[in-house]
Amino acid sequence: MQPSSDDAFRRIARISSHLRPPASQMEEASLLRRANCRSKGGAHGFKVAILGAAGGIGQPLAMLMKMNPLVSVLHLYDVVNSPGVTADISHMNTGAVIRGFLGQSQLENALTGIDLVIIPAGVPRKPGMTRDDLFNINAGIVKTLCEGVSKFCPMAIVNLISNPVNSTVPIAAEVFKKAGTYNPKRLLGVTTLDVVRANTFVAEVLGVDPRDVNVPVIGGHAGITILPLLSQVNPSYSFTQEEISYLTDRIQNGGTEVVEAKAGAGSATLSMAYAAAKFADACLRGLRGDANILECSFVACQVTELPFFASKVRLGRSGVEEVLPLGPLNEFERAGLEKAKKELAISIQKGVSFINK
Ligand SMILES: NC(=O)c1ccc[n+]([C@@H]2O[C@H](COP(=O)([O-])OP(=O)(O)OC[C@H]3O[C@@H](n4cnc5c(N)ncnc54)[C@H](O)[C@@H]3O)[C@@H](O)[C@H]2O)c1
Ligand SMILES: O=C(O)C[C@H](O)C(=O)O
Repeated sequence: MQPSSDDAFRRIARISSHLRPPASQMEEASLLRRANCRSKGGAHGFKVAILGAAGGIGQPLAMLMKMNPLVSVLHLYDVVNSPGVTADISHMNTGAVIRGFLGQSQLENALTGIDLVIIPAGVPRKPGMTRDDLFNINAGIVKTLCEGVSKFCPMAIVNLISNPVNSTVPIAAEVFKKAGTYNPKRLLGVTTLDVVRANTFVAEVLGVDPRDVNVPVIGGHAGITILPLLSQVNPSYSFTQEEISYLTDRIQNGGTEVVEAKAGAGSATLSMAYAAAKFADACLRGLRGDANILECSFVACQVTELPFFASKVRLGRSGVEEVLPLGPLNEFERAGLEKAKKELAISIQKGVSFINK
């Protein structure tokens, strides 16, 4: 005789009653709350906060920072959706302890005790827009968040990603000056994606591994202000005029290439998260005291007559320890530099005036 489905059900019920813990034990298990767990976390390593952590960049960046062994505590702050992102990332079995924060009222807790603040908060471009078209919305967001930094973690290193970087970095500097917490060594505009793209595109042209190429990219982070120095590629290669104009144009318009391909669904997020994680890791290694950490970044400096410029910087325990000079430029690069400086001067002034209006 075939066993009935009732028989099968009874058999399963019998087995599961053996497996089920006694009622008293179940009550004990439900009494164990996460707050009572023995792990306290954060004993070694750095405390990092991401502001805008639920966004297109914020989410993959949070994942990459959770994988970074130098990070002991990771705070994920946003004005929407941060609890879900936090719950998700918190299940990764890597060392960093994750805490989520939602909305302005939790900004203080998100920032208190933090060593490195990464800011990708703000709106991205749609096709047809310039980065400067984001100014009206993003300037206010960056101002508010930087006011929080100056109140709750004034000694933290700040990595600013929100566009237009050529204006948001000057905005942040003015906010910190007003609060009396400004230290130019601790404010870094993130231009790593330009270097990442330059390395990729140059390697493609040369037919070599992109990991073996390092292209300095100076100036700023918008169109003609992005100035790849192909004459200083390491290791040294020579390029035809045709290759130089193709590469310069592709590197300067890499962001627009992605914005157009995404067709209204935002701008670079995954390559940007990769670049931001790479840059943040360099900052953390600098904070740890590692020697010879060199990255390009948009910082306050005197390498040109402008108050801010992207150049190669040496990172260390205090943030930017040295801004390296631009080095020898060829005629093509000198012409590009002059054009870049004109546009940069306007963008920098726009940021400064936003705070001092
Ligand atoms: N520096 C660079 O190389 C680079 C590269 C790519 C994108 N970006 C810029 O990064 C920014 C973010 O891009 P995205 O694609 O992640 O955008 P997104 O819209 O996907 O995410 C932005 C996030 O910021 C949050 N946010 C908005 N206001 C906030 C506030 N006051 N406090 C905290 N969070 C807030 C939003 O809720 C959202 O989750 C844009 O301005 C974009 O142009 C810069
Ligand atoms: O292009 C954009 O608007 C986003 C970012 O600045 C980029 O370079 O990808």
